Amino acid sequence: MSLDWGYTDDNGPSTWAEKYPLAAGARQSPVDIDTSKATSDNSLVDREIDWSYPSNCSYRIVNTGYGWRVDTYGDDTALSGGPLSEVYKLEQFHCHWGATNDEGSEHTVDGKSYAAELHLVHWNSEKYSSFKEAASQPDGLAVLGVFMEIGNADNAELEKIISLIPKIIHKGQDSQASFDLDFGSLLPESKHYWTYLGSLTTPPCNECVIWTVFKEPITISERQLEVFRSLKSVGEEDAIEPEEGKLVKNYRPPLPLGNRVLRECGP
Ligand SMILES: COc1ccc([C@H]2OC(=S)NC2=O)c(OC)c1
Ligand SMILES: [Zn+2]
Repeated sequence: MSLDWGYTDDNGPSTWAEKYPLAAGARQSPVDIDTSKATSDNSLVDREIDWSYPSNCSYRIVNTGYGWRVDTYGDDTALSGGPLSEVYKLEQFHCHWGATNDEGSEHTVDGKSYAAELHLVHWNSEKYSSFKEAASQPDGLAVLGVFMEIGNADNAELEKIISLIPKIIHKGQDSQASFDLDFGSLLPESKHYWTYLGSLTTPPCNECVIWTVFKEPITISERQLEVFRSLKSVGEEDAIEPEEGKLVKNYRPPLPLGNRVLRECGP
């Protein structure tokens, strides 16, 4: 069964606009963060970006066929300040990675890729009544992008997610994910970030995201990243060879920033 879209030569990012016209828009993500183009803005300093996530807000991990996704109860979560005019609630978080460690992030910084990129996806629950409605609005979603670089040690908080991957190897599988997660360990110590208006990075590529991309990466071990790459993009019932259908990469390369403003907050 051929996928509508994916990350192979036949259905990868360069083909998406054929079936998903928004993918050819002027407000697409990711982008290369050209630090020479970033402007400072005191309003970002005046309203420090702030978040609150109860450690028990995760409840399920799913193999979407494009990666893993942890679904969260948003009620007691909050993301505010910085580029945001309202309070946004956490809907889910997931990750993008590459086949080798020198690629995998979706955003790049002055052309540099990281090994992976974590996305924490929030929706504007002050203005809209559902995630679905928010995803059709220009200020509907707020995504925090966190770069991941290879470190010698395992990331203990990520290990709580990684330990569940063997239960969701095939597309469509899910598992309870009621772990206690210290989100502080999944976010960098520094609040230095870039922000710009962009889109979802997979089809239908709605242009509904206020992006915040942190400058400081967190670390993940090579072993942990290999576990991500063991996920399969096909269901258990799809009879394929053991090495076939592995999700070795699931990142979209950068799109032009065009005439969008790229703002920076931090030292
Ligand atoms: C329904 O929730 C989502 C969340 C994220 C995405 C993609 O956009 C970004 S950001 N990362 C992605 O994988 C999405 O695409 C349809 C839908
Ligand atoms: Zn993403």
